[in-house]
Formats: sequence, structure tokens, C-alpha cells
Amino acid sequence: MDEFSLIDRFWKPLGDAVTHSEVIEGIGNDGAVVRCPPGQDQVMTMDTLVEGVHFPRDMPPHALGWRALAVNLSDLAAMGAQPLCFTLSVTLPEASTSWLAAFADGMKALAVRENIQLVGGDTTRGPLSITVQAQGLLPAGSAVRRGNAQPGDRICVSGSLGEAGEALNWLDESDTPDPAVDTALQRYRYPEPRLALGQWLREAGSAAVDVSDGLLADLGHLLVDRGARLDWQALPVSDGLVSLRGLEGARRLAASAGDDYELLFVWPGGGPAPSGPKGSALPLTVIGTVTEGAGVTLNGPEGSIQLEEQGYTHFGGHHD
Ligand SMILES: Nc1ncnc2c1ncn2[C@@H]1O[C@H](COP(=O)(O)OP(=O)(O)OP(=O)(O)O)[C@@H](O)[C@H]1O
Ligand SMILES: Cc1ncc(C[n+]2csc(CCOP(=O)(O)O)c2C)c(N)n1
Ligand SMILES: [Mg+2]
Repeated sequence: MDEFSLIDRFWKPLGDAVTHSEVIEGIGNDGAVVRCPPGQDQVMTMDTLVEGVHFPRDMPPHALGWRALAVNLSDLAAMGAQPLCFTLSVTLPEASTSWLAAFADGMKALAVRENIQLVGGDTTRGPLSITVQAQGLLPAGSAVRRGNAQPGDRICVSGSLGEAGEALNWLDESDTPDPAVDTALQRYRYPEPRLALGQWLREAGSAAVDVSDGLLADLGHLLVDRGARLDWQALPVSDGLVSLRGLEGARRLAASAGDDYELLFVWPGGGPAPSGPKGSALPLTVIGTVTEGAGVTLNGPEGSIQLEEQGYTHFGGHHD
């Protein structure tokens, strides 16, 4: 199958699964044409997933299709945007129809649920790698940015952290199925972009990032030139993760493993965690407070905790 039959068979039906009136030209031209409605700002983001770097070899293709879109939707969520459309670049070692069908199905399930239209892309042969470039809309001037935190503001996180990192450790070490890690594997393979929360945060005028590299690393990205005091015992971890790793192990993963795609945000002023969007069951937890100077301290019951692992970086700490 050449790339044109592949586009007709897999990408065009995916593009037809959602339609937006702002999309003037979708798949089929040299470029897509999208009209930004008056009074709206357009948010653009891009994330690449490379085999062996972002996902293990033999990742189930259905999950990979979902995940490639989900990590981009998570960036739209962190900005407070409503999803509109995306482009998709797929580099494949070979054109396996069963692999492609499962990949397209996984991506379609999330695209339809979150109402985001595939408007174009690129299909090439080479080492397996997926890039999605997503666009979203929000009322002009209302984007949720990084920075913007004041001393005394609360630092909050959605959901629970560490399970995706645990799933990766497990995939590294074992290939026999184990029901105890099913929930963790599901979280790694099918991240849930927190779109409703991100859009709700626009109103609060706070700052947000999604947790892709790890809590401590992404907190640095969120605060820019402020610091933070974090409460080790407040880090939200699931019961399932605690039973796999113990409370300390679970908190270590929560502090430094990435891949969870929760939202980490600043809530202005003191007080308890906000309740979140109306009707939402997603828990929000206060994990610390913004401080004046730079640097993050992690306070445990017996004083401050030093963690070697801070989060994921490409190219490590090596400099020429
Ligand atoms: N090759 C590049 N060219 C231009 N800008 C880039 C490039 N790579 C990254 N950036 C920009 O640098 C900033 C930080 O990028 P980063 O990838 O860390 O953000 P992110 O997408 O939120 O994180 P993650 O990829 O872990 O989800 C973003 O504004 C991003 O658009
Ligand atoms: C096989 C495998 N090994 C390690 C990891 C961990 N990992 C890789 S990239 C990244 C940060 C987000 O990437 P980016 O900043 O490029 O968006 C994290 C936490 C993984 N997901 N899969
Ligand atoms: Mg991000």
C-alpha cells in the first residue's frame, strides 16, 4: 500500500469523523485552511512521540493513537483552550493495515469524544514516530499562562500522580500480565486530558502546566521566577499505587515520574483547594504554597526531603 492509499483508507475517515465550521479546507490540499472566529484567540501546540523514548517498543497501536492525541490535548487543556483541529505526522517502518487500523481507531475514539478534527498531516517511512500539532480556541486574552504566581498562592494538582511512571517501570521489568498493574498501565496508555478543568481555570486568572516531565520539573516551568514549599504528605497518590510501591515509593514516583498528564496550577490567595468545574468528580489537592525566592523545598514530617530524581529531560544534564 503506498502512502496515498493509506491516507484514503485511514486518515480521511478520521478527518471526516468530526467537522467544524471554522475548518474551510481539511485533508486533501497542500495545506489546511482554518478561520479563527472574531473575538477568539487560537492556541497552537505540538508534541512528538518517538518509539523507545516516549513509548516502549510494541506499544499497542490503539493506545498509541489515543496517547499521541491526548498529550497534545493536555497542552491545550493547560492553556485553557477548547480543541478545534489537529495535524498528524506519522513515520512508520512499514505499512501494516492491522496496526494502522488500530492506531486510527484509538485516535478517533478521543478525537470524537473531544470534538477535534484532523485537517491534514504527513505520512512517511522511517523509524516509528508520531507528531501531532493541535489547535484550540479561547476567548481573546483569556489564555492560562505559566508564571503569574504570587507568594502565598496555593499550588494545586488534579487527580493523582505516579501511576504512569510505575507502569513504565513495570513494562521495563516484566512481560507477564499482572492485574495489579492494570490501572497503572491504563493511565500510561490512555492519558485523560483535563480539558474541562483547564477551561475553568481561565476564570480564576491563575497559571497552569500539565505534568508531562514530572511534578518537580514541571513545577519549575510553572513558577518561572518564584519558588515553592511543597508538603510531601499532601502529594496525591492512588491506593493502587500505594499497594504496589508503599507510601514512600508512591510519593517518590508522584514527585518525579512524568507521563501522568494531570494539571498543576496556581490558585490565587490562601485557603483550601477550589472545587473545580461544576459537576466534576476530579479531585483537586493543595500540595504547597508559592514562595518569594526561587527554589522548591519538599517538606516531610521529619524536615526537608532531598530527591535525586527531579523529572525527565531529553539530553540529560550533559553539556559540552
Ligand atoms: N523546536 C522548537 N522550536 C520552537 N519552539 C520550541 C521548540 N521546542 C520547544 N519549543 C517551545 O518551548 C516551550 C517549552 O517546550 P516544552 O516541549 O517543554 O513544552 P510542553 O510541550 O508543554 O512540554 P511537554 O513536551 O513535556 O509536554 C514551548 O513553548 C514550546 O513551544
Ligand atoms: C519508553 C519510555 N521511556 C521513558 C519515558 C519517560 N518520558 C519520556 S519523554 C518524557 C517527558 C515528556 O516528553 P516531552 O517533553 O518530549 O513531551 C517522559 C516522562 C517514556 N514515556 N517512555
Ligand atoms: Mg505542556
